[in-house]
Amino acid sequence: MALFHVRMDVHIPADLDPQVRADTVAREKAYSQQLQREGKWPEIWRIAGKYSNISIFDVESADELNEILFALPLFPFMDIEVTALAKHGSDIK
Ligand SMILES: O=C(O)CC1=CCC(=O)O1
Repeated sequence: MALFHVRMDVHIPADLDPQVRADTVAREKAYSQQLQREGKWPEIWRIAGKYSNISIFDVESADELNEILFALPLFPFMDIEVTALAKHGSDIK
Protein backbone atom coordinates (compact mmCIF):
# COMPACT_ATOMS: atom_id res chain seq x y z
CA MET A 1 0.00 0.00 0.00
CA ALA A 2 1.05 3.61 -0.51
CA LEU A 3 0.05 6.74 1.36
CA PHE A 4 -0.37 10.12 -0.32
CA HIS A 5 -1.06 13.59 1.07
CA VAL A 6 -3.26 15.44 -1.40
CA ARG A 7 -4.33 19.08 -1.41
CA MET A 8 -7.32 19.99 -3.57
CA ASP A 9 -8.16 23.63 -4.31
CA VAL A 10 -11.60 24.00 -5.88
CA HIS A 11 -12.32 26.78 -8.39
CA ILE A 12 -15.84 26.43 -9.77
CA PRO A 13 -16.56 29.17 -12.32
CA ALA A 14 -19.07 31.70 -11.00
CA ASP A 15 -21.09 31.41 -14.21
CA LEU A 16 -21.49 27.61 -14.06
CA ASP A 17 -25.18 26.65 -14.25
CA PRO A 18 -26.40 26.32 -10.61
CA GLN A 19 -28.04 22.93 -11.33
CA VAL A 20 -24.82 21.58 -12.87
CA ARG A 21 -22.88 22.92 -9.91
CA ALA A 22 -25.23 21.30 -7.36
CA ASP A 23 -25.23 17.98 -9.26
CA THR A 24 -21.42 17.94 -9.56
CA VAL A 25 -20.92 18.72 -5.87
CA ALA A 26 -23.44 16.00 -4.90
CA ARG A 27 -21.67 13.44 -7.13
CA GLU A 28 -18.31 14.49 -5.65
CA LYS A 29 -19.63 13.88 -2.13
CA ALA A 30 -21.04 10.44 -3.01
CA TYR A 31 -17.81 9.40 -4.79
CA SER A 32 -15.67 10.61 -1.88
CA GLN A 33 -17.82 8.88 0.73
CA GLN A 34 -17.74 5.60 -1.22
CA LEU A 35 -13.91 5.73 -1.30
CA GLN A 36 -13.91 6.57 2.42
CA ARG A 37 -16.07 3.50 3.12
CA GLU A 38 -13.61 1.39 1.07
CA GLY A 39 -10.70 2.72 3.17
CA LYS A 40 -8.94 4.31 0.21
CA TRP A 41 -9.64 7.90 1.37
CA PRO A 42 -9.20 7.67 5.17
CA GLU A 43 -8.86 11.40 5.91
CA ILE A 44 -10.45 14.53 4.48
CA TRP A 45 -10.08 17.90 6.19
CA ARG A 46 -11.35 21.30 5.18
CA ILE A 47 -8.65 23.98 5.07
CA ALA A 48 -10.27 26.61 7.28
CA GLY A 49 -11.50 29.59 5.31
CA LYS A 50 -10.79 28.09 1.86
CA TYR A 51 -12.71 25.98 -0.67
CA SER A 52 -9.86 23.49 -0.33
CA ASN A 53 -9.17 20.24 1.42
CA ILE A 54 -6.25 18.20 2.67
CA SER A 55 -6.77 14.48 2.23
CA ILE A 56 -4.88 11.28 2.86
CA PHE A 57 -5.23 8.45 0.34
CA ASP A 58 -4.28 4.86 1.14
CA VAL A 59 -4.00 3.13 -2.23
CA GLU A 60 -1.98 0.46 -4.04
CA SER A 61 0.07 2.82 -6.18
CA ALA A 62 0.46 6.25 -7.73
CA ASP A 63 -1.35 4.86 -10.77
CA GLU A 64 -4.41 4.00 -8.67
CA LEU A 65 -4.35 7.44 -7.04
CA ASN A 66 -4.12 9.04 -10.46
CA GLU A 67 -7.21 7.11 -11.64
CA ILE A 68 -9.14 8.12 -8.52
CA LEU A 69 -8.23 11.79 -8.89
CA PHE A 70 -9.04 11.95 -12.62
CA ALA A 71 -12.48 10.47 -11.86
CA LEU A 72 -13.38 13.16 -9.29
CA PRO A 73 -16.52 14.93 -10.57
CA LEU A 74 -14.91 18.24 -9.54
CA PHE A 75 -11.58 17.34 -11.20
CA PRO A 76 -12.05 19.87 -14.07
CA PHE A 77 -12.39 22.61 -11.45
CA MET A 78 -9.51 21.63 -9.17
CA ASP A 79 -5.84 22.33 -8.72
CA ILE A 80 -4.38 19.23 -7.08
CA GLU A 81 -1.03 18.84 -5.35
CA VAL A 82 0.15 15.33 -4.43
CA THR A 83 2.90 14.42 -1.96
CA ALA A 84 4.00 10.81 -1.62
CA LEU A 85 4.53 9.80 2.03
CA ALA A 86 7.29 7.52 3.28
CA LYS A 87 7.67 6.11 6.77
CA HIS A 88 9.62 8.34 9.14
CA GLY A 89 12.55 6.67 10.85
CA SER A 90 11.43 8.04 14.25
CA ASP A 91 7.90 6.66 14.01
CA ILE A 92 7.42 4.14 16.86
CA LYS A 93 4.41 2.37 15.29
O1 LIG B 1 -15.21 20.38 -1.00
C1 LIG B 1 -14.10 19.96 -1.37
O2 LIG B 1 -13.05 20.17 -0.76
C2 LIG B 1 -14.03 19.05 -2.59
C3 LIG B 1 -14.38 17.69 -2.22
C4 LIG B 1 -13.62 16.60 -2.31
C5 LIG B 1 -14.39 15.46 -1.82
C6 LIG B 1 -15.64 16.10 -1.47
O3 LIG B 1 -16.65 15.55 -1.02
O4 LIG B 1 -15.61 17.43 -1.70
